[in-house]
Amino acid sequence: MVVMKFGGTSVGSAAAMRQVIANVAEKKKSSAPLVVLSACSGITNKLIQIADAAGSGCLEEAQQLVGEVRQFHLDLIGELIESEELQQEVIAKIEVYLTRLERLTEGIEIVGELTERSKDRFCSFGELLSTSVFAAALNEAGVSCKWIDVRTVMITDDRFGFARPLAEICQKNTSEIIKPLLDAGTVVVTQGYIGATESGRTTTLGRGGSDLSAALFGAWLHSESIEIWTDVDGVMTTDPRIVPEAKSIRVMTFSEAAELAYLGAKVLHPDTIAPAVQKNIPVYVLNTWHPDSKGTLITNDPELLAGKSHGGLVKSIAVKKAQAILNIRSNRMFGRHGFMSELFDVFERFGISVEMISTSEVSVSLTVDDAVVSEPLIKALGALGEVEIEHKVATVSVVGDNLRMSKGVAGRIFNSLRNVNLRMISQGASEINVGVVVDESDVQAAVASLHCEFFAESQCDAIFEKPAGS
Ligand SMILES: Nc1ncnc2c1ncn2[C@@H]1O[C@H](COP(=O)(O)OP(=O)(O)O)[C@@H](O)[C@H]1O
Ligand SMILES: N[C@@H](CC(=O)OP(=O)(O)O)C(=O)O
Repeated sequence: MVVMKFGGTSVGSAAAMRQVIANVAEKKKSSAPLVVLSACSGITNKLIQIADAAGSGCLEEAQQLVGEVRQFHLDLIGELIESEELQQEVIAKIEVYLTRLERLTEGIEIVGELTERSKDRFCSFGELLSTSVFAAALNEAGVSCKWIDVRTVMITDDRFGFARPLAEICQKNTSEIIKPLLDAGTVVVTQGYIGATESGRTTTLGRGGSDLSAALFGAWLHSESIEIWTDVDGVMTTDPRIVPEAKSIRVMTFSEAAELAYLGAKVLHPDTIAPAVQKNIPVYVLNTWHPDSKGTLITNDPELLAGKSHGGLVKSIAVKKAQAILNIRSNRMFGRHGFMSELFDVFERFGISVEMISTSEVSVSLTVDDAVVSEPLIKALGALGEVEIEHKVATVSVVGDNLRMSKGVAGRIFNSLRNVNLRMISQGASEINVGVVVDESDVQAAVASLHCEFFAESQCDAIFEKPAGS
């Protein structure tokens, strides 16, 4: 059995949903898959806008946005479902969710306070709506399926906005609720990204979390593979939106994929890999629009990784925008122990994760998400030394398992970046990445130069594939 996850871009229009239906129907010829869907592209952002507008008292704006969410899904139903009866049935189903969304919007406006818990409730409607429409369309297309509210299976802790599953309960629920249906040949359609606490409060796994849902289900079902279907030909040598000549990577290791995801490659959620590694399940990243192209296989199987298909010094270049550099300078650091622990204590207290770090005798530079830089944080760091902030920077990281054994890579990286102003340099402890920090305005130039250096036609044609249709 296989888990197929389709992202927001794969269910963002009637045409995309039709393509997904075709891909699921094809898969069903061999065995019934578990289909995990995200919200339609742009809807989660809109739900967050609705929540923010309601929380800040702008009820009219919030209601107008709810109207847009309603219209979007009604249009989808109109385009996808022909039978009048089925149309009415699915409209009635989504109206239940839309009415709850309206009530929630009004309630939040009245109390004038938006908590993480209510934000998760807002966000959950995206996946509930997309899967309701999709399941009806799939049934109409003759692929009989069962829609499941994932909140009856994915039971999580109560860290709203970043919930994690209670594995034993989820494993049991998956075996009792989902597995028998799949074994009987019924396609199961459910939501990624969302879950519920034991007491039934809706939670989310964090933005982009549908990949993680799919990987967890893959592990709980001991599936043959986990398929992440998206809008590009697998994991590529860099984000094709930055370098259109980027090539598809055929095979990569779990550690390379995890590192790339953590360092910003949006194509995979950073936590996707762990459940797959635990159960040694191969992960495929595939293009919804080109189901016959190979995409990327992520595995640790030495046979599949052997030979030139896994060669190449650098595997991919990841970019993380919207970062900030914090420079903390203090003479107290000189020859004194305990400074670093005091410094990290501040980040611990604020619940902020530090991305890159480089130190000297008297200063520490580190990067964090620009969005988490706040007055109280700067004040707390200010107690340790003089603080300087550089906003709107990006980390650019070169990743590949073979970097570990290679000489001269740093020279090639810095030579190709000689015309770019480097704000920071760092090598990951895993030794499979080297990262630099640049101004956001220099990202294009930096990534294009690095891509040219490491993926010029002649050196990588045998290892990487041009995306289908190019
Ligand atoms: N190394 C990379 N390989 C492939 N895509 C990447 C990479 N880095 C960033 N991306 C971006 O990730 C996007 C897919 O992620 P996302 O938009 O979250 O898709 P989905 O809606 O399927 O979840 C691609 O369109 C691409 O622009
Ligand atoms: N809809 C959620 C979850 C998700 O994983 O979406 P996507 O697969 O489109 O990245 C989000 O936008 O964060």
